[in-house]
Amino acid sequence: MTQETFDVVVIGGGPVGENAAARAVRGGLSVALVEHERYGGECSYWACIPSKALLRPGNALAAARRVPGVPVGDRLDSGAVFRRRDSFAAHWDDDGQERWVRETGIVPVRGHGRVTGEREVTVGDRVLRAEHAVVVCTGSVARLPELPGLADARVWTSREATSASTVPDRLAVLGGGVVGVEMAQAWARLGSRVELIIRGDRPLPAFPEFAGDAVADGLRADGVTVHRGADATEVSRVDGEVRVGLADGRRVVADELLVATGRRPATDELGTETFGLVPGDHLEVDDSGLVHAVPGGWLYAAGDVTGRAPLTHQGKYAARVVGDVIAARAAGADVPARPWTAYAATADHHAVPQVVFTDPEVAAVGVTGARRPEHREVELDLAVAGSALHADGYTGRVRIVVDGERDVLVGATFVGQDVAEMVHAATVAIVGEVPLQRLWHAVPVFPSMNEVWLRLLEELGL
Ligand SMILES: Cc1cc2nc3c(=O)[nH]c(=O)nc-3n(C[C@H](O)[C@H](O)[C@H](O)COP(=O)(O)OP(=O)(O)OC[C@H]3O[C@@H](n4cnc5c(N)ncnc54)[C@H](O)[C@@H]3O)c2cc1C
Ligand SMILES: NC(=O)c1ccc[n+]([C@@H]2O[C@H](COP(=O)([O-])OP(=O)(O)OC[C@H]3O[C@@H](n4cnc5c(N)ncnc54)[C@H](O)[C@@H]3O)[C@@H](O)[C@H]2O)c1
Repeated sequence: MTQETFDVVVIGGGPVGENAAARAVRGGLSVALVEHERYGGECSYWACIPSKALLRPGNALAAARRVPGVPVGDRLDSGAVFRRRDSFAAHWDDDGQERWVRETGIVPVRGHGRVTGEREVTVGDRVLRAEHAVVVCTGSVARLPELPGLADARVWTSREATSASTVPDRLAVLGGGVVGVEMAQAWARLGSRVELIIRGDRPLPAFPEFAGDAVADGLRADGVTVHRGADATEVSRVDGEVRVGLADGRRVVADELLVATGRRPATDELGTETFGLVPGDHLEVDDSGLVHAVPGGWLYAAGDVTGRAPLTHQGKYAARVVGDVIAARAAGADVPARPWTAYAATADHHAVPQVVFTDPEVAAVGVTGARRPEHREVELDLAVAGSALHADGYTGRVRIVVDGERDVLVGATFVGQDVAEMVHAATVAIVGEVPLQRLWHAVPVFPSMNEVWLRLLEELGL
């Protein structure tokens, strides 16, 4: 066993761990970053980046078809799509990421990290002592339901769905969350016959109903069959085919089955049970990223492993907070997690933006509907000069939620082609608590889709 000492040891070199480490280095600390697979994490190789690279060509083709005069072919070139995706996933080679880690002044440590004592992480035969803090950024892994036959059916998880280079003739997708709808559409547009199996009436149950309905319509327009109210009861693979039995007797048969039923935190091989934490549970943190269940104020966590807002941008935000907090506390400063300071991930409670990159897109931030008596919803079709020019037959819808007592925006949901870029304005308005009377003076450009803001404020009586 060798012993090494750092100010901070970060376990997990995904986007969140990388940012926590970089921020602590910026604060003058020495940092080791432990990674057992690839620097860059899930996001770079099997999640955000490759999934968006698979979706973008289909969205571009559909957009071009909606504007007469643009010469377009009738189908995607799947080989070219895969090559571009492979390049965005750096051909699943993390040399470039490791180079960035070194150049940032972080010490990369390859191997599986386990917390083996207070301020101590063991990686193989190396014991890493952390003078100030250990930060857990181990992310999450796919959660598979306990269905008879599933374990032996060689199913796809999001990893295969984002990295495969052969288009299956028939693809079944179980689960209508974000992964389910994005991958159903990406593969349908690449040429698969896709059947989406969802439990409820519509996909995307975490979003307003009009969003789930619009995305379901978009999927159907691409030839996807949506099995609603469908409860999968068993799975089997026979003669190369995968079969999914549903509770009502229906059966879905495909060449591949993507199981997209959510994720669980990567805490089961972490050693934190020594401190009374339950392997497999999220690491609960306060707004500064501190894990209070472990005494001594040395264990922090950020990103998917905390269960707060399982999105890359929000995890990186939490990572910046954790890095700054640790650096400040190491310098002897007293930094309570006061809201809206650099030492608190306050936005997690008010303004988490998310985009579902389907066609139509869904872009949302803050509350998705009225939750309190003082909340007021306004909902309109996204039908302005900008949207009409953007695409023939443009259909979209927007809902905003305002707090009528404070007269500020608290939530917005946009649905329609290319609405992703519209959500940041809403995020700024919510975080800045911009009074609606002042928002009135933020004049949207004509002719752009943002003109819908004017219509929404007019609905509110401005
Ligand atoms: C298909 C898909 C698409 C997505 N698309 C988007 C999107 O478009 N936008 C978005 O914001 N979010 C998206 N997400 C979510 C996003 O991928 C996660 O929120 C993000 O990856 C979380 O980052 P993280 O660093 O917390 O975890 P991860 O990216 O999971 O990284 C954790 C790292 O820790 C390492 N690790 C784990 N345990 C140990 C250990 N004990 N020792 C050493 N290393 C360890 C892992 O190997 C990994 O590299 C998507 C998710 C999926 C599944
Ligand atoms: N564009 C993006 O920002 C993006 C894209 C993909 C994933 N992500 C993130 O990654 C995480 C994981 O995504 P996900 O789609 O796997 O999870 P999710 O939690 O969003 O959706 C899982 C869905 O599966 C359903 N489900 C669960 N068990 C089921 C079962 N036995 N049968 C049928 N349906 C079942 C759930 O009701 C839910 O609708 C999410 O938190 C998401 O925010 C983000």
